[in-house]
Amino acid sequence: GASWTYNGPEGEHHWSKHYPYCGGAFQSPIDIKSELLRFDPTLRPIEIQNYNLSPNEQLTLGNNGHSVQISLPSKMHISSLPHRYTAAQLHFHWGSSGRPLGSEHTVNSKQYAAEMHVVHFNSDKYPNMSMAVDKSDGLAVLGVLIEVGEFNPAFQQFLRFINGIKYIDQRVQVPGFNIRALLPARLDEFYRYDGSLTTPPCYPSVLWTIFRNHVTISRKQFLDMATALYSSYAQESSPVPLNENFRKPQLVDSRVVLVSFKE
Ligand SMILES: NS(=O)(=O)c1c(F)c(F)c(S(=O)(=O)CCO)c(N[C@H]2CCc3ccccc32)c1F
Ligand SMILES: [Zn+2]
Repeated sequence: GASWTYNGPEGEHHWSKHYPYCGGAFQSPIDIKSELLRFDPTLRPIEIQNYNLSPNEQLTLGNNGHSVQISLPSKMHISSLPHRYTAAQLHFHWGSSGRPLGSEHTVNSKQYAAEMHVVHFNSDKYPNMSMAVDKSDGLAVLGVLIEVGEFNPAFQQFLRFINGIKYIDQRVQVPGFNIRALLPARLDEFYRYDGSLTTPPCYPSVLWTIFRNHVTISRKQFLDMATALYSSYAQESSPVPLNENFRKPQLVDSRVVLVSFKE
Protein backbone atom coordinates (compact mmCIF):
# COMPACT_ATOMS: atom_id res chain seq x y z
CA GLY A 1 0.00 0.00 0.00
CA ALA A 2 0.93 3.68 0.34
CA SER A 3 4.20 4.35 2.18
CA TRP A 4 3.93 5.13 5.88
CA THR A 5 6.60 6.02 8.39
CA TYR A 6 6.95 6.48 12.14
CA ASN A 7 7.78 10.21 11.96
CA GLY A 8 7.19 13.22 9.74
CA PRO A 9 4.40 13.86 7.20
CA GLU A 10 3.61 10.12 6.84
CA GLY A 11 4.03 9.43 10.56
CA GLU A 12 1.58 7.74 12.92
CA HIS A 13 -0.70 10.78 13.35
CA HIS A 14 -1.38 10.65 9.57
CA TRP A 15 -1.86 6.88 9.19
CA SER A 16 -5.67 7.07 9.51
CA LYS A 17 -5.92 9.12 6.30
CA HIS A 18 -5.08 6.04 4.21
CA TYR A 19 -5.74 3.37 6.87
CA PRO A 20 -9.01 4.20 8.67
CA TYR A 21 -8.69 1.46 11.32
CA CYS A 22 -5.58 3.27 12.64
CA GLY A 23 -7.99 5.95 13.93
CA GLY A 24 -10.45 3.40 15.31
CA ALA A 25 -10.95 1.44 18.52
CA PHE A 26 -9.06 -1.49 20.02
CA GLN A 27 -5.69 -0.10 18.94
CA SER A 28 -2.26 -1.27 20.04
CA PRO A 29 0.15 -0.81 21.69
CA ILE A 30 -1.04 0.32 25.11
CA ASP A 31 0.50 1.44 28.39
CA ILE A 32 -0.07 -1.52 30.72
CA LYS A 33 -1.04 0.28 33.92
CA SER A 34 -1.45 -1.54 37.25
CA GLU A 35 -4.93 -0.08 37.79
CA LEU A 36 -6.16 -1.65 34.53
CA LEU A 37 -5.10 -5.18 35.47
CA ARG A 38 -7.48 -7.97 36.41
CA PHE A 39 -6.18 -11.37 37.50
CA ASP A 40 -7.79 -14.16 35.46
CA PRO A 41 -7.26 -17.65 36.94
CA THR A 42 -8.49 -19.25 33.69
CA LEU A 43 -5.47 -17.99 31.72
CA ARG A 44 -3.39 -21.06 30.82
CA PRO A 45 0.41 -20.88 30.34
CA ILE A 46 1.40 -20.30 26.71
CA GLU A 47 2.34 -23.66 25.13
CA ILE A 48 4.33 -23.55 21.90
CA GLN A 49 5.16 -26.37 19.52
CA ASN A 50 8.14 -26.90 17.15
CA TYR A 51 9.93 -23.67 18.07
CA ASN A 52 13.23 -25.54 18.33
CA LEU A 53 14.32 -25.40 14.68
CA SER A 54 17.21 -27.45 13.31
CA PRO A 55 20.23 -25.62 11.79
CA ASN A 56 19.50 -27.69 8.67
CA GLU A 57 16.38 -25.58 8.16
CA GLN A 58 16.83 -22.15 6.51
CA LEU A 59 14.95 -19.08 7.72
CA THR A 60 14.59 -15.90 5.67
CA LEU A 61 15.91 -12.82 7.51
CA GLY A 62 14.70 -9.66 5.82
CA ASN A 63 14.53 -5.87 5.95
CA ASN A 64 10.98 -4.89 4.93
CA GLY A 65 11.61 -1.17 5.41
CA HIS A 66 9.66 -1.10 8.69
CA SER A 67 11.45 -3.74 10.71
CA VAL A 68 13.82 -6.69 10.62
CA GLN A 69 11.74 -9.82 10.22
CA ILE A 70 12.33 -13.55 10.30
CA SER A 71 9.80 -15.69 8.40
CA LEU A 72 8.81 -18.80 10.38
CA PRO A 73 7.84 -22.34 9.27
CA SER A 74 4.18 -23.28 9.62
CA LYS A 75 4.92 -26.25 11.89
CA MET A 76 5.55 -23.67 14.63
CA HIS A 77 2.33 -22.91 16.50
CA ILE A 78 0.67 -22.00 19.80
CA SER A 79 -1.35 -24.95 21.16
CA SER A 80 -2.79 -23.49 24.37
CA LEU A 81 -5.30 -21.02 22.88
CA PRO A 82 -8.93 -21.84 21.90
CA HIS A 83 -7.77 -22.24 18.27
CA ARG A 84 -4.40 -23.29 16.84
CA TYR A 85 -2.39 -20.18 15.97
CA THR A 86 0.33 -20.91 13.41
CA ALA A 87 3.52 -18.82 13.32
CA ALA A 88 4.05 -16.49 10.34
CA GLN A 89 6.97 -14.22 11.22
CA LEU A 90 8.76 -12.43 14.01
CA HIS A 91 10.07 -8.86 13.97
CA PHE A 92 11.32 -6.15 16.29
CA HIS A 93 10.74 -2.55 17.35
CA TRP A 94 13.62 -0.54 18.76
CA GLY A 95 14.89 2.93 19.70
CA SER A 96 18.11 4.42 18.39
CA SER A 97 21.81 4.37 19.28
CA GLY A 98 21.50 7.41 21.58
CA ARG A 99 18.10 6.39 22.95
CA PRO A 100 17.61 2.75 24.00
CA LEU A 101 13.85 3.30 24.38
CA GLY A 102 11.94 1.61 21.60
CA SER A 103 9.36 -0.82 22.96
CA GLU A 104 5.75 -0.39 21.82
CA HIS A 105 4.04 -1.63 24.96
CA THR A 106 5.03 0.19 28.15
CA VAL A 107 4.47 -0.99 31.74
CA ASN A 108 3.34 1.76 34.12
CA SER A 109 4.79 4.19 31.54
CA LYS A 110 8.21 2.45 31.54
CA GLN A 111 9.42 2.06 27.97
CA TYR A 112 11.93 -0.74 27.32
CA ALA A 113 14.84 -0.64 24.86
CA ALA A 114 13.08 -2.83 22.29
CA GLU A 115 10.26 -5.33 21.79
CA MET A 116 9.96 -8.57 19.83
CA HIS A 117 6.68 -9.73 18.27
CA VAL A 118 6.06 -13.30 17.14
CA VAL A 119 3.05 -13.08 14.78
CA HIS A 120 0.68 -16.08 14.48
CA PHE A 121 -2.61 -16.55 12.59
CA ASN A 122 -5.67 -18.67 13.42
CA SER A 123 -5.04 -21.67 11.16
CA ASP A 124 -8.14 -23.50 12.42
CA LYS A 125 -10.28 -20.91 10.64
CA TYR A 126 -8.11 -19.24 7.97
CA PRO A 127 -5.77 -20.69 5.31
CA ASN A 128 -3.06 -18.03 5.62
CA MET A 129 -1.98 -14.73 7.20
CA SER A 130 -3.56 -12.58 4.49
CA MET A 131 -7.01 -14.11 5.04
CA ALA A 132 -6.65 -13.88 8.83
CA VAL A 133 -5.09 -10.43 9.21
CA ASP A 134 -8.39 -8.48 9.16
CA LYS A 135 -10.57 -10.93 11.19
CA SER A 136 -11.35 -10.26 14.86
CA ASP A 137 -10.14 -13.76 15.82
CA GLY A 138 -7.43 -13.79 13.14
CA LEU A 139 -4.12 -13.17 14.90
CA ALA A 140 -2.26 -13.89 18.12
CA VAL A 141 1.00 -12.03 18.75
CA LEU A 142 3.48 -12.91 21.52
CA GLY A 143 5.29 -9.81 22.79
CA VAL A 144 8.65 -9.84 24.57
CA LEU A 145 10.06 -6.73 26.22
CA ILE A 146 13.81 -6.30 25.76
CA GLU A 147 16.23 -4.49 28.08
CA VAL A 148 19.94 -3.70 27.58
CA GLY A 149 21.98 -5.88 29.95
CA GLU A 150 23.49 -9.35 29.76
CA PHE A 151 24.63 -10.60 26.32
CA ASN A 152 22.03 -12.90 24.74
CA PRO A 153 23.49 -15.76 22.62
CA ALA A 154 20.08 -16.57 21.09
CA PHE A 155 19.84 -13.11 19.51
CA GLN A 156 23.31 -13.63 17.98
CA GLN A 157 21.82 -16.44 15.85
CA PHE A 158 20.31 -13.78 13.56
CA LEU A 159 22.13 -10.55 14.57
CA ARG A 160 25.39 -11.92 13.14
CA PHE A 161 23.74 -11.72 9.66
CA ILE A 162 22.15 -8.27 10.01
CA ASN A 163 24.76 -6.48 7.87
CA GLY A 164 23.51 -8.55 4.95
CA ILE A 165 20.09 -6.87 5.02
CA LYS A 166 21.05 -3.23 5.52
CA TYR A 167 18.68 -1.93 2.84
CA ILE A 168 14.96 -2.34 2.17
CA ASP A 169 13.86 -5.62 0.50
CA GLN A 170 17.25 -7.29 1.14
CA ARG A 171 16.96 -10.86 2.44
CA VAL A 172 19.40 -13.53 3.55
CA GLN A 173 18.94 -17.19 4.52
CA VAL A 174 19.99 -18.04 8.07
CA PRO A 175 20.25 -21.47 9.74
CA GLY A 176 17.31 -22.41 11.95
CA PHE A 177 17.76 -22.08 15.69
CA ASN A 178 15.71 -22.47 18.87
CA ILE A 179 13.19 -19.61 18.66
CA ARG A 180 12.07 -20.56 22.18
CA ALA A 181 15.42 -19.20 23.41
CA LEU A 182 14.33 -15.69 22.35
CA LEU A 183 11.42 -15.83 24.82
CA PRO A 184 11.64 -15.30 28.59
CA ALA A 185 11.95 -18.30 30.89
CA ARG A 186 8.39 -18.13 32.20
CA LEU A 187 5.59 -18.45 29.63
CA ASP A 188 2.97 -18.65 32.42
CA GLU A 189 3.22 -15.00 33.47
CA PHE A 190 1.78 -12.54 30.95
CA TYR A 191 -0.59 -9.66 30.21
CA ARG A 192 -3.51 -10.42 27.82
CA TYR A 193 -5.78 -7.98 25.95
CA ASP A 194 -7.62 -7.50 22.66
CA GLY A 195 -5.85 -5.10 20.32
CA SER A 196 -4.59 -4.46 16.83
CA LEU A 197 -1.68 -4.53 14.44
CA THR A 198 0.62 -1.69 15.54
CA THR A 199 1.34 -0.81 11.91
CA PRO A 200 -1.00 0.09 9.09
CA PRO A 201 -3.57 -1.22 8.30
CA CYS A 202 -3.98 -1.41 12.15
CA TYR A 203 -6.69 -4.09 11.91
CA PRO A 204 -8.22 -4.80 15.37
CA SER A 205 -7.47 -8.49 14.88
CA VAL A 206 -4.83 -9.30 17.48
CA LEU A 207 -5.06 -11.29 20.70
CA TRP A 208 -2.03 -9.82 22.49
CA THR A 209 0.08 -11.77 24.98
CA ILE A 210 2.87 -9.67 26.48
CA PHE A 211 5.14 -11.69 28.77
CA ARG A 212 5.62 -10.21 32.24
CA ASN A 213 9.36 -10.86 32.29
CA HIS A 214 11.73 -9.10 29.90
CA VAL A 215 14.80 -10.56 28.22
CA THR A 216 18.16 -8.80 27.92
CA ILE A 217 20.59 -8.17 25.09
CA SER A 218 23.98 -6.49 25.43
CA ARG A 219 24.57 -2.84 24.53
CA LYS A 220 26.58 -3.98 21.49
CA GLN A 221 23.73 -6.24 20.37
CA PHE A 222 21.25 -3.37 20.82
CA LEU A 223 23.50 -1.04 18.80
CA ASP A 224 23.84 -3.66 16.05
CA MET A 225 20.04 -3.84 15.78
CA ALA A 226 19.49 -0.09 16.13
CA THR A 227 22.21 1.10 13.73
CA ALA A 228 22.57 -1.57 11.05
CA LEU A 229 19.45 -0.99 8.99
CA TYR A 230 18.11 1.59 6.53
CA SER A 231 14.55 1.97 5.22
CA SER A 232 15.92 3.19 1.87
CA TYR A 233 17.21 1.24 -1.14
CA ALA A 234 20.88 0.27 -1.47
CA GLN A 235 21.62 2.61 -4.36
CA GLU A 236 19.91 5.68 -2.86
CA SER A 237 22.33 8.56 -2.28
CA SER A 238 20.88 9.67 1.08
CA PRO A 239 20.18 6.53 3.17
CA VAL A 240 17.36 6.79 5.76
CA PRO A 241 18.25 5.00 9.03
CA LEU A 242 15.64 2.48 10.23
CA ASN A 243 15.20 3.16 13.93
CA GLU A 244 12.63 4.48 16.44
CA ASN A 245 10.17 2.14 14.65
CA PHE A 246 7.59 2.03 17.45
CA ARG A 247 4.01 3.30 17.65
CA LYS A 248 3.05 5.31 20.74
CA PRO A 249 0.63 3.83 23.30
CA GLN A 250 -3.04 4.09 22.25
CA LEU A 251 -6.27 4.80 24.18
CA VAL A 252 -7.39 1.80 26.24
CA ASP A 253 -11.03 3.03 26.52
CA SER A 254 -13.08 0.42 28.37
CA ARG A 255 -10.70 -2.47 27.64
CA VAL A 256 -9.51 -4.63 30.52
CA VAL A 257 -5.99 -6.06 30.64
CA LEU A 258 -6.03 -9.58 32.05
CA VAL A 259 -3.03 -10.96 33.93
CA SER A 260 -2.15 -14.60 34.54
CA PHE A 261 -0.29 -13.91 37.79
CA LYS A 262 -1.29 -12.56 41.22
CA GLU A 263 1.71 -10.63 42.48
N1 LIG B 1 3.49 -5.04 15.53
S1 LIG B 1 2.65 -6.01 14.58
O1 LIG B 1 2.79 -7.37 15.07
O2 LIG B 1 1.29 -5.51 14.51
C1 LIG B 1 3.36 -5.96 12.98
C2 LIG B 1 4.35 -5.08 12.66
F1 LIG B 1 4.78 -4.12 13.52
C3 LIG B 1 4.98 -5.12 11.43
F2 LIG B 1 5.97 -4.22 11.14
C4 LIG B 1 4.62 -6.05 10.50
S2 LIG B 1 5.49 -6.14 9.00
O3 LIG B 1 4.96 -7.16 8.16
O4 LIG B 1 6.88 -6.35 9.37
C5 LIG B 1 5.43 -4.60 8.17
C6 LIG B 1 4.06 -4.06 8.12
O5 LIG B 1 3.08 -5.00 7.86
C7 LIG B 1 3.57 -6.93 10.79
N2 LIG B 1 3.20 -7.80 9.79
C8 LIG B 1 1.94 -8.43 9.74
C9 LIG B 1 0.82 -7.42 9.46
C10 LIG B 1 0.28 -7.75 8.07
C11 LIG B 1 0.94 -9.02 7.68
C12 LIG B 1 0.75 -9.83 6.57
C13 LIG B 1 1.56 -10.96 6.40
C14 LIG B 1 2.55 -11.25 7.34
C15 LIG B 1 2.74 -10.46 8.46
C16 LIG B 1 1.88 -9.40 8.60
C17 LIG B 1 2.96 -6.89 12.05
F3 LIG B 1 2.00 -7.75 12.37
ZN1 LIG C 1 5.35 -5.56 15.98
